Amino acid sequence: MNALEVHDLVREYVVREESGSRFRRRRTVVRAVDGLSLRVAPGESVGFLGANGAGKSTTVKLLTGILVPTSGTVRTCGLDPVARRRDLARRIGVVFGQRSQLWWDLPLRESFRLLAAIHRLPRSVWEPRLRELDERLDLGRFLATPVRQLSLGQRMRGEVAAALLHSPELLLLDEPTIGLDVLSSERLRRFLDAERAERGTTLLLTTHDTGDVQRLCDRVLVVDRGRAAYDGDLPGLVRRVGARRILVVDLRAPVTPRTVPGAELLGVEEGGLRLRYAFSAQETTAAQVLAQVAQDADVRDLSVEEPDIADVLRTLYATSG
Ligand SMILES: Nc1ncnc2c1ncn2[C@@H]1O[C@H](COP(=O)(O)OP(=O)(O)OP(=O)(O)O)[C@@H](O)[C@H]1O
Repeated sequence: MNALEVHDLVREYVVREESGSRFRRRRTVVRAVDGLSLRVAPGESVGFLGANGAGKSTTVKLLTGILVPTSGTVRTCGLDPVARRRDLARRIGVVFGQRSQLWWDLPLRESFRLLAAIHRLPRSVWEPRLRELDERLDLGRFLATPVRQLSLGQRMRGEVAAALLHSPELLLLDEPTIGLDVLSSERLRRFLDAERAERGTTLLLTTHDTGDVQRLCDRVLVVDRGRAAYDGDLPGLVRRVGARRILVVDLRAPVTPRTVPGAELLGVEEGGLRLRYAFSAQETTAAQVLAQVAQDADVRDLSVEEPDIADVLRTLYATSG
């Protein structure tokens, strides 16, 4: 059984607009999801990408049973999410960055008690689980703080812990690291990665952040105007649009950088100890660029930066018409 299975999904919104005349309102139909099909296997981690208005939030709402499809079928953890919304709630966790599932005026700890009651979790189950989540997400310092007083980073850790208290098999995350600083994002990503590795949790996350995709997703699904525009891995997407990746090479001693075929030297930083080369995956590979650089430099470390997702999506949309 797939964690998610969607066939020919369509969801329309009817929008009524003033048409000028006082008594007439124009009725327009917006097709937010337009024949989308997808499958996510248990344990996969999928980045669900698309520009603003592409249909991501609508799809996630259909997957969780908040919205009813206009046509097509959805199975989430094998269940029809509209008919079996209660059963599904026990098996999935959802984090919508903008909408909190925590009780605003109560200390964070109370939200966990309430959620445990809603999910009918025995104390012997939820207390050790909360201790584990507390250790990993370092919630202890602010468990007694009312949610409204938490910083964004603290609240997001609380939201993720709340979504995972009942150990769901599928976690849906909407922009989990938006607005977080580099350290907080990294900590959250490390946690999600570990959770997935240990429990085999399936992840579907919408994001505009390349770092989220690089660190968390083994697959990306791109939607464009409610349809699937790409399904594969991130390097494949980058190759498809011909975007340039960046190889960052740290050296033990400065050298005069050499010209590397197929790559452009973007900059020399840190007193000559760091070189940045942009290269197109259609022309060369990170290994070939590195091999060239290493001919006359002593390489200490390296990393590859993927291009910005917004740029990649713009190019993909432009080329797919
Ligand atoms: N409640 C609604 N009523 C009418 N139209 C809507 C409604 N919600 C979304 N839409 C429209 O449906 C389309 C898809 O919107 P959706 O919010 O699913 O996109 P999204 O990919 O999640 O965008 P974002 O990245 O901005 O959150 C857009 O054209 C949007 O204007």
